[in-house]
Amino acid sequence: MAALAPPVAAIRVAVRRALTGLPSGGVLVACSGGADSLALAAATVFVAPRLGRTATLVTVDHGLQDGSAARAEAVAAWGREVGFASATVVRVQVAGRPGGPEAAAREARYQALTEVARQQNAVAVLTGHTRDDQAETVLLALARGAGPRGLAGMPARRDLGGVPLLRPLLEVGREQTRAACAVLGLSPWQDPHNTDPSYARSRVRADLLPALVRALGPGVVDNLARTARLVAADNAALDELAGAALAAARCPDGGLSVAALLGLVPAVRGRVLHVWARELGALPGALSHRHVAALDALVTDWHGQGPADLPGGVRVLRRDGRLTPG
Ligand SMILES: Nc1ncnc2c1ncn2[C@@H]1O[C@H](COP(=O)(O)OP(=O)(O)OP(=O)(O)O)[C@@H](O)[C@H]1O
Repeated sequence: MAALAPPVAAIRVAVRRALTGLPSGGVLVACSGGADSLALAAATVFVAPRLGRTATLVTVDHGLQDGSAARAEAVAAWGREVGFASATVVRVQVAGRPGGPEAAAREARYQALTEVARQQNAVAVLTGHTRDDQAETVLLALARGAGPRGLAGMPARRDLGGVPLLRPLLEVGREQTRAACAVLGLSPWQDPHNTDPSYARSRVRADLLPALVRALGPGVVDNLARTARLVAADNAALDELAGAALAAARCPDGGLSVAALLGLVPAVRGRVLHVWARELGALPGALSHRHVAALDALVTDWHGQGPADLPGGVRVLRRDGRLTPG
């Protein structure tokens, strides 16, 4: 028997690892038809049945490009041909959603993935984000001055409307997904967005990362992904401390005790205030470092100033030794 090509083997190992330990049930692969998710899909349809699971595929048609419907149909037809228990096309409406076109498409896509996963009772949704996507995410976060939450990049697992979203290829290089597709005779779709220089991510992919590799060596991508993992681990620890600190600072009326907040180190206090602001209804996407700093000033630098205004119409003021919504 011919030896299995290393990239195909590496991707199957990564998928097997991600599926091991999930509760019993089927898994849903989100496949755009690009090399990353095509390689992921090919590995999943091989591995899942061997672990006693069904695998299904979904491809989202954003309707933003000529021929997108035909491309989506071709991806679904391929999925059925290679043995997915079902392969579905979901057409989403991107226009009219808030934010830029990229954010609106992402939001519509994740909503569609959640709905399909729920309908199918899937125990996980799998996406094809790679180590290179992670390195790009870290660089973009660094460049915009993000804190640890941004520098932690994309988690290998997160919640998607009650269903786990898994990224099994986060430690697999993009060159491996390309190579696996070539070995398997698959022709990936090239998303024109990925090379469109009007997107910052495309410029990082085309210019910045290759320049870093030239300047600092081939280990850069791996190193950036490692930074994300290390920061994510520290983040998780800080989040846990902040959870306990928030519980301890709560007053019976839902406010927070200033004395308790003053006893916290700034990194934990900032997180407590961030989580609490979200609980009060401050819009997560718009809640920035500046808003948390304004809340922090009510605690550490208070000289009778008025309320802090948070996005989403939430106001917080200091009264009788407490921060309270008002
Ligand atoms: N139209 C789509 N339909 C289904 N899943 C999608 C779609 N677009 C993206 N995804 C999922 O999200 C992941 C990340 O997509 P994104 O476009 O950000 O990255 P990418 O590196 O271009 O991935 P790919 O090569 O798989 O297209 C994909 O690997 C895939 O799992």
